[in-house]
Amino acid sequence: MHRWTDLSEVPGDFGPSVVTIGNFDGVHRGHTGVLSRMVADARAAGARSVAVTFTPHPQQVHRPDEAPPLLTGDADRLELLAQTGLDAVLLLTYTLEFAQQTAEEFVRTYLVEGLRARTVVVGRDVRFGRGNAGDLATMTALGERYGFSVEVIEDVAAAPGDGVADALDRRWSSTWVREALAAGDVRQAARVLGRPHRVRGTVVHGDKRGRDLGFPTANLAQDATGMVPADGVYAGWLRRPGQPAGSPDAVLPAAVSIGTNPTFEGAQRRVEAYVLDRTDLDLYGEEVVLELVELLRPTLRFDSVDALVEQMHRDVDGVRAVLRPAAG
Ligand SMILES: Cc1cc2nc3c(=O)[nH]c(=O)nc-3n(C[C@H](O)[C@H](O)[C@H](O)COP(=O)(O)O)c2cc1C
Ligand SMILES: Nc1ncnc2c1ncn2[C@@H]1O[C@H](COP(=O)(O)OP(=O)(O)O)[C@@H](O)[C@H]1O
Repeated sequence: MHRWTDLSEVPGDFGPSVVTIGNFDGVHRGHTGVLSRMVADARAAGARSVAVTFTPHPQQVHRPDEAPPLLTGDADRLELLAQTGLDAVLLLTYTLEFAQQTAEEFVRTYLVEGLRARTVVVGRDVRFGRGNAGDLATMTALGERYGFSVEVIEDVAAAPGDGVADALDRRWSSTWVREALAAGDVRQAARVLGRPHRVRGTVVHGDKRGRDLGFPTANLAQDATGMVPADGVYAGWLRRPGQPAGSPDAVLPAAVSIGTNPTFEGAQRRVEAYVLDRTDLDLYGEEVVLELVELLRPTLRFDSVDALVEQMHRDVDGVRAVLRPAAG
C-alpha cells in the first residue's frame, strides 16, 4: 500500500480511483467492512482504491478539550488500513489553515485533480470543508460538476453470529470501543474491533522495583498511542515489531498492569507488561505493542509487598489460563 502524506507524492499517472474520506479511528469492523467492499469493487472496475484521512484527528485541532482519546495512533491506523487491501492512503496533516478550504476547493484539489476519483464513497452523515459546510448534497452536486459518482454507504451493524448478542443492531463504532475500554472490557472491545485492542509505545525506565519483586516489567512511555483502558491487570501479548517476523521472541505472553501502583503510593498512571517466564529480555528503547485479551482483576492496594507478589503469581496463572487456547 502506498502511504502518502502530500499530493506531491502521488504519481502523475495515478488513477482512476475509488476514494473514501474518514478518520477511521480504531479501524473497527464497520470500517473494515466498508473498506474491503470498496477495495473489491474498485478492483473489479479496474480502479485504484484510496482512503483519505487526517492527522491529528480534526477534533483535536478544533476542540482539543472535548476530543476523545484515540483508539489507534497513526502507525497502527496505517497498518490496519493496509490490511484491508487498499492501494493507497493519503494521510493529510490537519491544521486550522487546512480546515479553511471550502468544500469545493478540497474536493477539486484532492479528490479530482490529485487522485482522479471516479467514485467517492461516503457515509450519509459526511461533513467536509470550511465550517463543515459540505454535506452529502454538496458532494453529489460536486460529483456532477467534476464527473465522479457518489456512493453512500449504509451503517454496518452487529448481527447474529458476531458474538455481541447483547447488542444486536448496534452500529459498529469507535464510541462503542471506547465505552468497552473505559470499563476494562477488552473482550467486548475486541469483538467490535475484530481483533484485540493495542497500545503501542517505547519501553522506558521505571522505578527499578520490578526485578527485585521477581517480575521485571516493560514500562511504556507516557506518549504511548492507543487508548489506555481502565486500570487493572490484563492478560495479553507483547509484540515486538522490531524482531524478524516468525522469530520466537516476536510475540510473547504477558501480564499487563495498568494503574498508579497504589501499593507503592505511585502518582503516575503506568502501562507495564511482565513477559511470562523471562528475565533475560532487554527491551529498553524498543517500540512494543501490547495486545489486551482479557481483564483479570482491578488494580489493588496491598498492605505488603509480599501480598502483592503472591497475587502477581496468581495473575500469571490467570494469564496462562486465558492465553492457553490461543497458544494452541
Ligand atoms: C501482573 C502484575 C500485577 C500488578 N498488580 C498491581 C496491583 O494490584 N497493585 C499495585 O500497586 N501494583 C501492581 N503491579 C505493579 C507493580 O507495583 C510494579 O510492576 C512494580 O512496582 C514495579 O515497578 P517498576 O517497573 O517501575 O520497577 C502489578 C504488576 C504486574 C506485572
Ligand atoms: N520478563 C520480562 N518482562 C518485561 N521486561 C523484562 C523482562 N525481563 C527483562 N526485562 C527488562 O527489564 C526491564 C524491567 O525491569 P524493572 O526492574 O521492572 O525496571 P524498570 O523499573 O525500569 O521497569 C524491562 O524494561 C526490560 O528491558
